[in-house]
Amino acid sequence: MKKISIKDLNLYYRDFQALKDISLNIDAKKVTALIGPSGCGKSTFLRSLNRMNDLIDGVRVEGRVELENHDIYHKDVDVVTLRSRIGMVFQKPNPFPKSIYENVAYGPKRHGIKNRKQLDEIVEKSLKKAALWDEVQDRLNKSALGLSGGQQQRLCIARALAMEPEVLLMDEPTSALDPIATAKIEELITELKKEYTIVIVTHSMQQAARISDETAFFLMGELVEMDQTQRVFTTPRDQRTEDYVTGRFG
Ligand SMILES: Nc1ncnc2c1ncn2[C@@H]1O[C@H](COP(=O)(O)OP(=O)(O)OP(=O)(O)O)[C@@H](O)[C@H]1O
Repeated sequence: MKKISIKDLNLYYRDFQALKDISLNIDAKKVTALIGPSGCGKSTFLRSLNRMNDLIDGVRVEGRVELENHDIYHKDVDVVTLRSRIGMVFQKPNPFPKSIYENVAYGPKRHGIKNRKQLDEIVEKSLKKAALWDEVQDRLNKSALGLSGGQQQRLCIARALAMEPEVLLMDEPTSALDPIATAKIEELITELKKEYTIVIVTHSMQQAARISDETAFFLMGELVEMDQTQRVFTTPRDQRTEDYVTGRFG
């Protein structure tokens, strides 16, 4: 089942065209990996899926991005609601300089939930889903900045999950982490896809091969090909994809 459908998407940073005529579908409850060399437009594309690019001056978007058949760029769309349905996790863990509890409760509170018991439940459930609860349940009121990098990244995932999103966008979520913390996040992603649709930008071909169901290969703002991950890595249709996945590129 398709969750997000992108049709003829063009994106410009003023005069520079960063995305060229991108059309693809993102399946529900699957992991879709975006790969390609630096500067090919992966992050730009990812940000276009929840309108994070709106925050950048001089951006112009053409084409359509549909979440369950509704155009997310339609003028009546409430961007705050959209971003709660399509959450995001960034490259560097970026917890707020607040307690672990407050980091997770922040979004729900801003959405008007005030009841302490309800917030407690959301915090516990989100931390459990992010595989962090066991490590932090005794220190919920301590600063999030005291956690390790990997724990901070799982906290950021918990913070996104607290909003009960349908889709999680992840922009190189493990690039700042060591191999053990990376493995934990990868394991978590595999668990989360039972419930969520996940789109992940990664520089690691091994990571894409390990955790994704579908892979999209970008080059200079274009989508070269997209297919089942195994297919992209073993029998790509385009020579440029083959050169990239075999490491012969550039
Ligand atoms: N805010 C911006 N203003 C102008 N140009 C930008 C902006 N952000 C990105 N670009 C340009 O758009 C192109 C795509 O950048 P983007 O960050 O999406 O690529 P990427 O594939 O994610 O790269 P990386 O793997 O290095 O993160 C690049 O040429 C980049 O310089």
